[in-house]
Amino acid sequence: MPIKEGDYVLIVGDSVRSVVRIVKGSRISTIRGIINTDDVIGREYGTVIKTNLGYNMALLRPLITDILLEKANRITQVIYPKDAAQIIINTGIGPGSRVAEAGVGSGFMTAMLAYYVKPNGKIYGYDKREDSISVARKNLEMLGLIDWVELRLRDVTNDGFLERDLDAVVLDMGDPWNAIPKATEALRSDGVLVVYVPTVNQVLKVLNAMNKINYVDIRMFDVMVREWKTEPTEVRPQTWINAHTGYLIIGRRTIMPVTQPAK
Ligand SMILES: C[S@@+](CC[C@H](N)C(=O)[O-])C[C@H]1O[C@@H](n2cnc3c(N)ncnc32)[C@H](O)[C@@H]1O
Repeated sequence: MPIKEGDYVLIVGDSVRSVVRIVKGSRISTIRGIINTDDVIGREYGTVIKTNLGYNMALLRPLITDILLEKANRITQVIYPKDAAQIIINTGIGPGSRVAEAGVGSGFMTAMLAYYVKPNGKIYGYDKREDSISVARKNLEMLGLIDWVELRLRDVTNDGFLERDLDAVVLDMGDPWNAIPKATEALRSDGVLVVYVPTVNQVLKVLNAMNKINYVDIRMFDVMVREWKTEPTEVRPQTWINAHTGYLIIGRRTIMPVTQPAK
């Protein structure tokens, strides 16, 4: 499909990697020169064009994470793709899944969840702050994912979730342990609970809350991704890495306690 006005394009070449939205009659400035958008419109993704300084740039279809990281607004800490990938794979969600999330924050996790449950699933995104709901809505609209999300202004700790029989609930909020009883009511009988917290102090409170209710198969981990330089003459780890984001605690709900005989 040829590139048209309003499309997002990922421009890649010689130290340039950037997402731009194509506006007719304008110029894209890079550190390797300028590209006229009129030379981009009508080209196929995958085309390589030259800047005015003679550098070759590839025109690519951006991934959802490219647009999120470069173009979405943030008013909170967000869940990054490395952690979102583990959440998605470990909840087993896919097209058709129904998932609740609190808090929505800037809508980063919401967007990644919505991308994987479409075309027939739904994400129910809760936040108690109106400004979070509003920023998340704009980000989801920009990404074309709003049709798969219901945003709800609601305090889940006090007022709970409106849905029942959900495949998964994701909690990323300051005190998620207090919301676990309400999240459990919203899950299907063997649904998956995911809690994301930045400190071990919080992990202990989450584990304590999960152990009080009927959760089994509880796992906890953090995710380290070590990016490497891939220059043909220099293949080695990048100098700077993000050493810590948060911990993931994942467990499965059961309908009754799984007690074992005393040892
Ligand atoms: C760190 S942000 C979530 C970021 C989000 N996961 C993302 O990737 O963009 C935490 C959010 O939780 C919301 N929050 C905290 N307590 C809440 C509660 N009891 N009910 C609903 N939302 C809550 C806050 O308002 C805040 O927007």
